[in-house]
Amino acid sequence: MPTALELKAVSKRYGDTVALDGVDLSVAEGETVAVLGPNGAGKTTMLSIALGLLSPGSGVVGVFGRTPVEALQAGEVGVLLQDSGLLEDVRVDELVTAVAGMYPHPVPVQRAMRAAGVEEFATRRVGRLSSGQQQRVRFALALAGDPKLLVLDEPTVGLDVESRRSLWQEVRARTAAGRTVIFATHYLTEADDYADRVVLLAGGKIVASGPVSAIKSLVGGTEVRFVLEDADVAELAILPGVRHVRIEGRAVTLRTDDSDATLRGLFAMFDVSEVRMMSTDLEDAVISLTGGRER
Ligand SMILES: Nc1ncnc2c1ncn2[C@@H]1O[C@H](COP(=O)(O)OP(=O)(O)OP(=O)(O)O)[C@@H](O)[C@H]1O
Repeated sequence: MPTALELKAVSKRYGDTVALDGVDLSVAEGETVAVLGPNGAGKTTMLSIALGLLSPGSGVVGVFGRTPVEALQAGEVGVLLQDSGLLEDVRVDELVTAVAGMYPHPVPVQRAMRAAGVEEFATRRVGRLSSGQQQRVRFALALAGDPKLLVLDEPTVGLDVESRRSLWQEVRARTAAGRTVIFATHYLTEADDYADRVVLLAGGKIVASGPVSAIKSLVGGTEVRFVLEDADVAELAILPGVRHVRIEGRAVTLRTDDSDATLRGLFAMFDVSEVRMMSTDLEDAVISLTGGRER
């Protein structure tokens, strides 16, 4: 599979702050990659470097085999960045038309506006729109050049439920057509639902990368929750498969690598009630793998 985006040993410092620390990342054409990590992990820095908006302190970046700036100029990349400024005194349709006109092979303006859900306020001035409506305009601008690679930094911040749904619908339509998408998000369900692969950043380093299921399995297993009077950590910890025991009053949570064996042992040895099984969710995995810390 040809490579859409390639970062090799990319580092970036701001004074004493190491924002990115030797990042290697390869995104294949057609992939949808979610970048996750706590505040300050380096997500925006990484995406900005991938776009050529920021130069790396060291390392090499390639977008479809060119430099990021060349790829941007060739209209291969569409961008939605957090809080990027918008011209305020122009109408939405004028702005989308102007931006589309800068690309070599734009989509029809109406099509970009429809896809981003901005048609209903197309004739209003950008500065008069709500922040969620402005975010939709940013998405329309990202789509305007019909890019092969879409880079979206927290694209659904401030969007209502319906707008989120339609944004992801459009993203899905693009990836189904072989386009590449890389997005940063704090909404883990978005990564779970829409990404082929998750890249987990912490302290400027990639601490895990893989399909959501693989990331979950790094943390491991299943949780078994139940109610038990006078639960004892040591007695429960020796059940087969159990790797962690948490007791809060009568409520017990076991983390296990082998839920079948754990349940057999549990029912044989204890008088438990209200037994429930929960698979590890992405949030558990992210917190565990990144330390959940902000810097
Ligand atoms: N222009 C700047 N000057 C100085 N430090 C900066 C600058 N931009 C980012 N940083 C620092 O670099 C680190 C990485 O920031 P970055 O914005 O990439 O994180 P992030 O993962 O996108 O965070 P968030 O989830 O809050 O958006 C942080 O410690 C941040 O304070």
